[in-house]
Amino acid sequence: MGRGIPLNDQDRIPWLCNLHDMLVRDVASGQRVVLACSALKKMYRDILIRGKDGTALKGGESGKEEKPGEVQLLVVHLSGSFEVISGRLLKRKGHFMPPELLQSQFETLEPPAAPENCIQISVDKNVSEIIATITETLKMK
Ligand SMILES: Nc1ncnc2c1ncn2[C@@H]1O[C@H](COP(=O)(O)OP(=O)(O)O)[C@@H](O)[C@H]1O
Ligand SMILES: O=C(O)[C@H](O)[C@@H](O)[C@H](O)[C@H](O)COP(=O)(O)O
Repeated sequence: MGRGIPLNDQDRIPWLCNLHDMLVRDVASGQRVVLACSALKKMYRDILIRGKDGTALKGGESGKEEKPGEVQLLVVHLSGSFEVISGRLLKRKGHFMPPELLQSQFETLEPPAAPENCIQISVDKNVSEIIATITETLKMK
């Protein structure tokens, strides 16, 4: 990414599997976990929930009924326009991802939608508002 080349499925899948393993481990030890993660495709989010071997399983709402090896996940899609996000990336210093990669990220994005267990919040809101919405949603679940 530092050289301006977007990642592909082969690059991302082992990383997403590691994240799934970490979620399973932390949830097993009784923790509630926040994972800030660019999981652009539905298949990537399925890996976070079930690991690589579980992604072929069909049926059931993601995150609603936990099975062994699965984690219950509320996906919070922080959505925004290309212009707003691009403007923020151009101001961001010291990050490996160049703003030029944003276009490929928008092209790859599969916005989460039902039956995924998900909500969408605009990044136009401030951070306190975003956190309040997430906290309220979790209380209702
Ligand atoms: N709700 C927000 N309001 C204003 N600026 C934000 C908001 N969320 C993120 N930013 C800014 O946008 C930039 C990218 O956000 P960041 O959290 O680094 O994104 P990512 O999770 O994709 O790494 C950062 O400079 C951050 O301060
Ligand atoms: O803050 C950002 O600019 C992005 O989140 C960036 O860090 C990138 O999205 C991740 O490194 C994951 O890479 P992919 O989105 O290509 O999977």
